[in-house]
Amino acid sequence: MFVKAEGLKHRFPGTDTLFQGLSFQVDAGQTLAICGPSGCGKSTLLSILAGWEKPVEGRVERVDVDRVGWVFQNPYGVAQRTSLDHVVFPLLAKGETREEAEPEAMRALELFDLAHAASRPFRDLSGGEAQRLMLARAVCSRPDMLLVDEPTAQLDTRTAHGVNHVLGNLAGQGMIVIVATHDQDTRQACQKVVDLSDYAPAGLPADEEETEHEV
Ligand SMILES: Nc1ncnc2c1ncn2[C@@H]1O[C@H](COP(=O)(O)OP(=O)(O)OP(=O)(O)O)[C@@H](O)[C@H]1O
Repeated sequence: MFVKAEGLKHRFPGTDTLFQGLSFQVDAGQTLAICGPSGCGKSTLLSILAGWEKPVEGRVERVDVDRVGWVFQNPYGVAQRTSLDHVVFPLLAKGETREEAEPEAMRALELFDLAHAASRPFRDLSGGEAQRLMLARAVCSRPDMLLVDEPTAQLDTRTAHGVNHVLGNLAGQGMIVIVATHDQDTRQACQKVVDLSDYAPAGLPADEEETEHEV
């Protein structure tokens, strides 16, 4: 299983080219951080990788990637439903009974340090808790490829550190994890890094070279 980008170039009608000549591959069990300044096209690249947006040039090949999970920048949920309800739902949708689903859902909540909020309604969660709930729910939907947009934007440093650690380890479960981020710690937690500044047509100076981190 892998996702491969070949010669991607994109711009929206009436905007400058965001990136060009972008090629990379992410295999099962790998994490990729997509970095670069605000507005450089990180979220757009996630949409292209998911197949929602068509690049103006180049192609994306997804091999054996059947289920794509998304965690958006803004958490969304059902106000009166509990955290546990939100995480159990994708398991029920797969045909599990509530009894079968709850232990796995609780493990996902624990993974993101949310066990204490399992019975709390979504409307009472803090912004950071709601963001982590979205990650826990995405994990329970067992995607082949998980796309995450700015997972630590609403978190304090300590909580962000914990989430980065979990994100870094998620790929160990065999999925492809791709994270758009400004956070240096998130970047460090990923095995591969694509810095979109390196692919901007104006040749914006990249502050760091593309690197690969061993886990
Ligand atoms: N559907 C669209 N039509 C026109 N322009 C768009 C569209 N979607 C995004 N853009 C523009 O493309 C650029 C890249 O947006 P994108 O959200 O991908 O950047 P980003 O790197 O994720 O930014 P941030 O870090 O601030 O979230 C922005 O200038 C944005 O306004």
